[in-house]
Amino acid sequence: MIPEHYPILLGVNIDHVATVRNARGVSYPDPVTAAALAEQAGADGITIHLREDRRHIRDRDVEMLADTLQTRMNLEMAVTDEMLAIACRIKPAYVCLVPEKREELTTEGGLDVAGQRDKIKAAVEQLAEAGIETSLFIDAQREQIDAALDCGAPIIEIHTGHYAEQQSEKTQQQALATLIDGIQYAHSAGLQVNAGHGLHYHNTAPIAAIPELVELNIGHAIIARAVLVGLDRAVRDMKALMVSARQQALMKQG
Ligand SMILES: CC(=O)[C@@H](O)[C@H](O)COP(=O)(O)O
Ligand SMILES: NCC(=O)COP(=O)(O)O
Repeated sequence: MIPEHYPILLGVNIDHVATVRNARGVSYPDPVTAAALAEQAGADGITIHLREDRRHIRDRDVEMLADTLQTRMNLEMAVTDEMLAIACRIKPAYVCLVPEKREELTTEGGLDVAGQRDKIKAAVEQLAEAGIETSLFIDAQREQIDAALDCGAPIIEIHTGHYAEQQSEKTQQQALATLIDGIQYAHSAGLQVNAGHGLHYHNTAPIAAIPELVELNIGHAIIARAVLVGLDRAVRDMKALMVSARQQALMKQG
């Protein structure tokens, strides 16, 4: 449920707390503790990506977070039978279906929904039967947005990685224009539109200013800053930045 009158929501992705833990094979830092701290600092939801190779978040984390989260879980996962079974048992508020490659450093692109409509539609239906709202992590392409609508997904998350990778002002503006086109197209078709990937403290404001966006999911940059200033401050800084960008955009709109 989206809180009314709230300008924009922040889902904090805590995957990389688990990355640090797993690097030493110990039990700390615990992503479950990180989730509680992020919630206290104003996170509107907690995002976790249970990768098939379990390189960061593990099954135990998902189980414990399901018991302890005070906000809502957004479970990112590949479209596989194993993951669908886990989601239907855990029943997170949201599942975000994402593409996965074993060898990738991080998610490299959006899910090809147009190329596998039947499979995605069946997954969306199975999750809906379990009471879970499905989001599809896609690039801002009309073909993919149309396919998401065909599959009956109520939510999409637009992949902002390409925008985040741009090195010049000019190409970043071009990437931003592509995102805005896709976001407005999806919103006018009735989808809830979220966004995320690669967003950090210096590139998030123009994204947060897009009025059709409901939520941003941000992980790596927040956890990286938390190492230096603490998680509470890192979450509060990001949320303040997003809210301020959105409020300024709404004031300009009149
Ligand atoms: C799907 C997505 O954009 C995030 O979950 C991101 O993938 C974080 O996890 P990784 O760093 O493992 O890619
Ligand atoms: N879906 C995007 C996400 O959860 C966070 O991605 P990142 O900020 O870790 O790149």
